[in-house]
Amino acid sequence: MDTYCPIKLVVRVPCAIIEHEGLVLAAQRSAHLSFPLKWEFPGGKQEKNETDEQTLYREIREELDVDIEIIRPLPETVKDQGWREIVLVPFICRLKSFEMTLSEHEKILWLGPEALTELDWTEGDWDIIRHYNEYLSVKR
Ligand SMILES: Nc1nc2c([nH]c(=O)n2[C@@H]2O[C@H](COP(=O)(O)OP(=O)(O)OP(=O)(O)O)[C@@H](O)[C@H]2O)c(=O)[nH]1
Repeated sequence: MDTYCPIKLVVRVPCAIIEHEGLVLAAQRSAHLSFPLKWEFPGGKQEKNETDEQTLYREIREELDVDIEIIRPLPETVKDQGWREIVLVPFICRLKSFEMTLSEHEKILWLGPEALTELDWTEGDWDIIRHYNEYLSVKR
């Protein structure tokens, strides 16, 4: 039975499409978190008084121990999870340094944009991948 939820939590989640030499970083969620072993773009939930950019820089430092530079935003996508709405806020980014240490993810992969669709992504990410491919096709 569906539960009627009069006030829905809206959670803003900036995330990074990190490009490096034509490849894109995909990160696999830990087996111990929600949506275990699904693939995602690294990032996380916005904290109070943070801008999207501040959240992204903080989350990427926490998750990958690396600094990034934001190149440009892509359209936001909304995923209804019943009791909350996840607003994914994607940014195309590049690395400012190259050594990474994973603290939350199971593993990462660097993939060509055409190979992204081969992974088992969290649901909201399919729109991001579509928008990213549209961006690339206009850029080429
Ligand atoms: N970072 C990130 N999160 C995503 C993506 N797609 C997507 O649905 N999400 C969801 O957005 C939320 C991000 O929160 P988080 O990174 O702090 O992860 P978490 O496991 O602590 O969150 P949760 O336990 O509340 O689900 C998660 O529920 C995650 O599943 C994505 O591409 N990147």
